[in-house]
Amino acid sequence: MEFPFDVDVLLPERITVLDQHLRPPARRPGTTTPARVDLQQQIMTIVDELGKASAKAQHLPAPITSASRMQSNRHVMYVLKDTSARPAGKGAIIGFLKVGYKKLFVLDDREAHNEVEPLCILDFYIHESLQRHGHGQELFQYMLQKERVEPHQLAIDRPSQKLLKFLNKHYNLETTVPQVNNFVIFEGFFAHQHRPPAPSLRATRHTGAAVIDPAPSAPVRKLPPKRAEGDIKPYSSSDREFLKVAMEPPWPLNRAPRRATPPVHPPPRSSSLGNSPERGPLRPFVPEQELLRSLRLCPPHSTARLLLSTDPGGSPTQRRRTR
Ligand SMILES: CC(=O)SCCNC(=O)CCNC(=O)[C@H](O)C(C)(C)COP(=O)(O)OP(=O)(O)OC[C@H]1O[C@@H](n2cnc3c(N)ncnc32)[C@H](O)[C@@H]1OP(=O)(O)O
Repeated sequence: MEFPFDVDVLLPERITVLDQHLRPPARRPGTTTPARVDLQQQIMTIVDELGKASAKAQHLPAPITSASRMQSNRHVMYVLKDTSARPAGKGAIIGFLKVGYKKLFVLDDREAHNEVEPLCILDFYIHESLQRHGHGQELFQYMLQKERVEPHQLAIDRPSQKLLKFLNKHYNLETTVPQVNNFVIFEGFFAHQHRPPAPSLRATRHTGAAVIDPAPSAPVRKLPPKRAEGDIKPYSSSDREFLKVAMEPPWPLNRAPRRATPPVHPPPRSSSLGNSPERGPLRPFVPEQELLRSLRLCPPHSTARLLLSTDPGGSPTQRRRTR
């Protein structure tokens, strides 16, 4: 992915870590330094363009990664540069990985709710022309080392099929623990729950300050088992939640079907009931028959009468007999 400015000079390292400040990294000695504000603008352009490309690749209606969303969240973005592209022009970007700590309520294998704050994979994209060349793994591996976290300690926000395959191939992550939110966690998640750094550590984690993270303990906090789901959702909200607003049709079309419909391409040997590893509409549209049923509940409505008169279930007499 190329830009009208010199990416190679802007991002001297192969992998650049960006936090909410979107600060341009220190430049190599000897390079001329444009105004800092221009450099930050260039960083913001890169983040915005990567976010758009990722959304397109995942068929999302809007980017979940942008400069403004980075600035208003404590997320961290790992940006991978193409070091071989230098002779051809102004350098290029291969892709990015965005992570962040999130408070979640997750179910363990006994279906008890646990309040945790794991590191979450929020967005991940490698340019189409460079996928399956090992770049994704290079970026992921770098992130694991920097964040000092094991793959099974991560929570993944609505992983795509490609990402599920990626995790399976490189990290042997296969068996999921069924959840009721959009996050996917894998077997082993509860074995050694990673402890999020204290706020002061978070602030300095990526600024190069030498702060030693204390040894992780296992702070998976158990909650009373029968907590109402309404209490749980706000904490476990996916970063993709805001997309629902744009995509959701009005009532009664927004009613989720009572039975979970199997995904078109189920995740490989996954048991993630209630998860939504599939991309595409966040809530499927209700089938026509279910719509008719819900309209029958309010017979005085003229639309209901009109629709019922064309119900393929039979003539009005037959319907009356059935009732
Ligand atoms: C929480 C989220 O971010 S979900 C969104 C994840 N992002 C996307 O789906 C966007 C489109 N996909 C991509 O950008 C990339 O394919 C990524 C980020 C998922 C993986 O990056 P890559 O550089 O392709 O991964 P890398 O080369 O290290 O590993 C390749 C493995 O990933 C998986 N993979 C990558 N692309 C595909 C694909 N098109 N179909 C199936 N599996 C794939 C496979 O396991 C593959 O191994 P294989 O080639 O032996 O089958």
